[in-house]
Amino acid sequence: MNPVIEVHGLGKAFTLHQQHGVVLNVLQGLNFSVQPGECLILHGRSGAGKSTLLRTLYGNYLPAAGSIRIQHEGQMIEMVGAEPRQTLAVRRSTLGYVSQFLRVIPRVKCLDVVMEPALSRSLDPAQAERRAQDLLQRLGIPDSLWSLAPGTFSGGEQQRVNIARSFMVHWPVLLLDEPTASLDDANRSVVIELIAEARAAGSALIAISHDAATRDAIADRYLDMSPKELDHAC
Ligand SMILES: Nc1ncnc2c1ncn2[C@@H]1O[C@H](COP(=O)(O)OP(=O)(O)OP(=O)(O)O)[C@@H](O)[C@H]1O
Repeated sequence: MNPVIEVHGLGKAFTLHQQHGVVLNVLQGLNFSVQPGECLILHGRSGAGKSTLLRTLYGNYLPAAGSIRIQHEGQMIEMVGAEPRQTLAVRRSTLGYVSQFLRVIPRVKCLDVVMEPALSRSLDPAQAERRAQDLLQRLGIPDSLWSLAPGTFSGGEQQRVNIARSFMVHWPVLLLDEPTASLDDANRSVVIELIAEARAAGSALIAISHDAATRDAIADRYLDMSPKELDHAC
């Protein structure tokens, strides 16, 4: 099977202009690839660059060196230096990102927030609504909240609404940044189930999780990001 994401020689440095121009070389010479249905866990101590790598893969940071190729609509696309329009197209249908935090949009009700990724792909609204309701139910969001805007929800409720939204549609490549952080056991199990369903549907996953039980449940391979072994997956 061909990989859906291939990373070669990836490097990222931060220059701290307001702190005497100190340069932090956070990522250096990273190489890895991930196949459909596979889950790669980013592993390394705090500060090793795990979040920086996810943000670089998503296109939030421009790398200093290297290549990130993603299979989008049947073609491998180079993401480093891609036009913003291209990056947005890849993000719309190929590359998903699950963070712990919901970007709250004022006055948009919870059910619409969750359905939006499906509607933006022009999927059937009735099916999208059923899927959104099912996800919210599984993640323990009471139906009394579905027609309210999530701005006033608790932190944990917002996190679960965000997870429901993230798993609303199929993503060929899905980046997960601590998806189960601060969830209780029941909700953590639901997220692990959703991750397993995404893998069974062929998503390639790249994840950070500080929770050993979650890592054990979802990992196929680990990318060791400790400084001495920056350049290979094990
Ligand atoms: N926007 C930024 N500007 C400057 N330095 C940054 C920036 N983002 C991250 N860094 C630095 O890069 C290094 C890696 O940070 P990163 O958040 O990627 O680590 P991490 O492995 O995800 O850590 P943790 O497990 O603690 O979340 C840290 O030393 C951090 O200070």
